[in-house]
Amino acid sequence: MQAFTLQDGRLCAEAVPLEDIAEQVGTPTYVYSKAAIESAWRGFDQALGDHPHQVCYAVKANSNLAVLQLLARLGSGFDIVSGGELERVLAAGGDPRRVVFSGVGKTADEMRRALEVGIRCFNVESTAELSRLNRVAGELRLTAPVSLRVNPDVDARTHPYISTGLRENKFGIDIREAEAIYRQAANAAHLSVEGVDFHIGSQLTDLSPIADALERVLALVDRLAAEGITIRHLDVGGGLGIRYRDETPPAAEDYARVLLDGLQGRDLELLMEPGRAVVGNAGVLITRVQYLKDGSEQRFAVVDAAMNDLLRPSLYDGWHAITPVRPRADTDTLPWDIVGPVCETGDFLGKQRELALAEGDLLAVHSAGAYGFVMASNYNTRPRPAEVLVAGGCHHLVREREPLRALWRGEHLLD
Ligand SMILES: Cc1ncc(COP(=O)(O)O)c(C=O)c1O
Ligand SMILES: N[C@@H](CCCC[NH3+])C(=O)O
Repeated sequence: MQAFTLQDGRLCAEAVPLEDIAEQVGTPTYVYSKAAIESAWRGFDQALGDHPHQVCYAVKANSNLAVLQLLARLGSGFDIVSGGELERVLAAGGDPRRVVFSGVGKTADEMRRALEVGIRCFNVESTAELSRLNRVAGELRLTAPVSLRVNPDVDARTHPYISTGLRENKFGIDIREAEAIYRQAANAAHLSVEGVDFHIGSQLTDLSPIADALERVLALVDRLAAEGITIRHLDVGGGLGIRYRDETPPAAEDYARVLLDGLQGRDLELLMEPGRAVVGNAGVLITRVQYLKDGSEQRFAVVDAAMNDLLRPSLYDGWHAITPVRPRADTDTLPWDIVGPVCETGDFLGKQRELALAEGDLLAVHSAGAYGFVMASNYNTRPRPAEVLVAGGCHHLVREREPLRALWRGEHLLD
């Protein structure tokens, strides 16, 4: 699926040239393709065929309201990790009965709200959380649907900051303790055991750790069944990778095949929580070259986007393709470090990129649809960028650039 294409030397999101968007909305701006998001989501949904399933898009990857709205209209469920994400899903028209709530630190207030709106399931990550949820549900005279997020202790072989399924990670319940905690859940007055879930990490490019985790978790499901504790759904989390540079992540069909084969006929509804794989390659960040610093040692292209707008290169050494929106032939191709205006040496979007550049050129930073805007901050008192959704040959401003005065809203001077 190719969301952004070069036509007559112009990089277009579907039929809309990025230059027009930059002209009208300014830079830096995130641009997403509706068609690309929908096709990626449908890829997961269709890969699971007629096996009972629900794709619960992981809101953390990109929580723009218009993005959530178009997924809700496709019938997507949502994986949330905070009360804020829940409110976004509701504001975008998402169905609370298709929401699963993950995360290690759910507060009593967040639990209350999720119970009141009737979410599908709480993915519980500790015994302390289980007790709190039982108490909060009891106070509301409700029953909380639960799944235990088990930590299967498999190495997802991804960046250590985004690996979550090893015993030393803070996530989930040690699989060796899970049976005892399921017994506790099954006996709790205000909990109803519905499922089991795991999520071993993000940007996975190999299916074998997922197959290993699946096998361990299904063995747990069988042991629980023998004790009379019935698990109705299996939530396999998210984590499927995308191509940033030269990775070859598995296709949704191959992923689904591993899951369906792994079930070996067990009667379990499948839930999945893909984030990056739905939106990652459906977005670019457009930015303009402000200055060229052509030194003897190093060449820097200072652009108007920075680490506060796209943190992945600085935080994980994440590699994103950077291409000129209108390639030029009138200057030499040279190795440039593409850096932002933020006062940090780690503020870069790419290093040693072979590009022919001039001041004022528009660049596209690719694969920026996931963990892009959502990780943006106001560091250096910079407004967060605008967001645009391209749909049906038109572009829609779906989030305005933050006005400067909003940057000190809620702050108070002393008398
Ligand atoms: C519990 C859970 N589900 C789903 C996701 C989505 O992951 P990804 O964007 O890698 O698909 C994450 C983030 O890694 C997560 O922590
Ligand atoms: N923010 C990370 C992914 C985190 C996944 C969340 N559990 C990234 O950009 O790659």
